[in-house]
Amino acid sequence: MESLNLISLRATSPTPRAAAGFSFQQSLNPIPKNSSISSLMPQAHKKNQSFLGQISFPAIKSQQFEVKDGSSTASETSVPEVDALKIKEWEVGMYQNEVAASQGIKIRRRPSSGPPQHYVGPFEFRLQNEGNTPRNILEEIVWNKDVEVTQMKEKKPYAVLKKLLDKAPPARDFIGALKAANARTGFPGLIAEVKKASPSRGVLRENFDPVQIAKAYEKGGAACLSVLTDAKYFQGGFENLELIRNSGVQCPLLCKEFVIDAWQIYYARVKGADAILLIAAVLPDLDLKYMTKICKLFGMTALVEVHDEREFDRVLAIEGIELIGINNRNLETFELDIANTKKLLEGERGQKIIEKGITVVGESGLFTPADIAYVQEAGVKAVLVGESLVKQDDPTAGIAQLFGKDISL
Ligand SMILES: O=P(O)(O)OC[C@@H](O)[C@@H](O)c1c[nH]c2ccccc12
Repeated sequence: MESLNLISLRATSPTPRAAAGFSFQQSLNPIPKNSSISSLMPQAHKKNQSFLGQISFPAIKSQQFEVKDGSSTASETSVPEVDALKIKEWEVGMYQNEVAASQGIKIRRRPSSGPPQHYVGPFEFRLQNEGNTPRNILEEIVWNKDVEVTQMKEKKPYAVLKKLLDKAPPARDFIGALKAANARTGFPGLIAEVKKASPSRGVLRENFDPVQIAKAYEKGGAACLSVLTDAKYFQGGFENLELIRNSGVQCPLLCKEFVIDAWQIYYARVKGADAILLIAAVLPDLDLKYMTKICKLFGMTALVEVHDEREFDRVLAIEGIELIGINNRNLETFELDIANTKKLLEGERGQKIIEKGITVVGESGLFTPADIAYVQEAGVKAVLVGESLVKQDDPTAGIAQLFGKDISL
């Protein structure tokens, strides 16, 4: 199929960075793999490092110029071609950040190269600075994801995934299931979330059996399920997605990830996802357009998440987006306010949603029948609920409590 080939080819080079044919990991990496930023920092610079954890950012590793006795000497990797690549890579990185910033995106895709190592006597210091310190939790997650995806891609390149794609069972109709549930119950279609923990709420459920929870949700009348696949911050995993998909659960599955690279969509599909989350606070328009096209090609649904008016307007201007989530939680500050759904759907934007036939999902912070009624009144046809359900000993009963009614078949 010709169109598939075209997209597949582009998918191997979704960004100018990748198109240049190199990666940070491959081209610049002389610091030992397990080093972390904090271990390279002197005590005095360790304040404000709570986000940093044990991560080791490749972009920071790229700083390998040694400055001794005031004269600059290149380290072993600084052969001319590598230097040229470093400069190119830096330029491309800056360009990407500029494009994103022009669209109001504050999240930087990866750390920019801050000042290099410093040598004071026999000691080597890495200074923490604006360029290598995440400004908030979402940015930290994205930087980690960039490193994680680079490593995963090496293990399972596109060529391997493409073969597995052919064997994957076809994707299920995510929006169709939400609409059918809405028509059947008169309530917004429920996407029930299989989530063990989150950075804002900590561990939500100790004895966490993803398949048992998924089955309980389905029994309680959930239209679709959302499965957290991020391991580091949400204690989730792709194995949960796969286990649920193979357990006989019929509900379509949303892969709840921090997507920064088209490769993750291929991987999610291989693991059984029917839909995937794309976060407008992270992805510039071009990525959103390109990634929603890949989803369509795979028969998957993209749930495009927004949090404020600017993101909403960007997404409304992109053709072909059918499912938009309004997150009541600000992922940069954790602030939660269910009035956000109402605020964003008021006036012209709500009108546009109706004209375009877009389905809107109210996301986060929904705990009571009054909350459900409130967002339904605001115009959503679906809701995404995690904490209030996953915390219940019996998630099936939790759904009936949330809606104030048994919504199972
Ligand atoms: O647990 P809650 O408050 O019901 O929220 C569920 C879901 O909306 C939330 O997990 C979520 C919405 N968007 C996200 C993006 C990434 C991670 C998590 C999320």
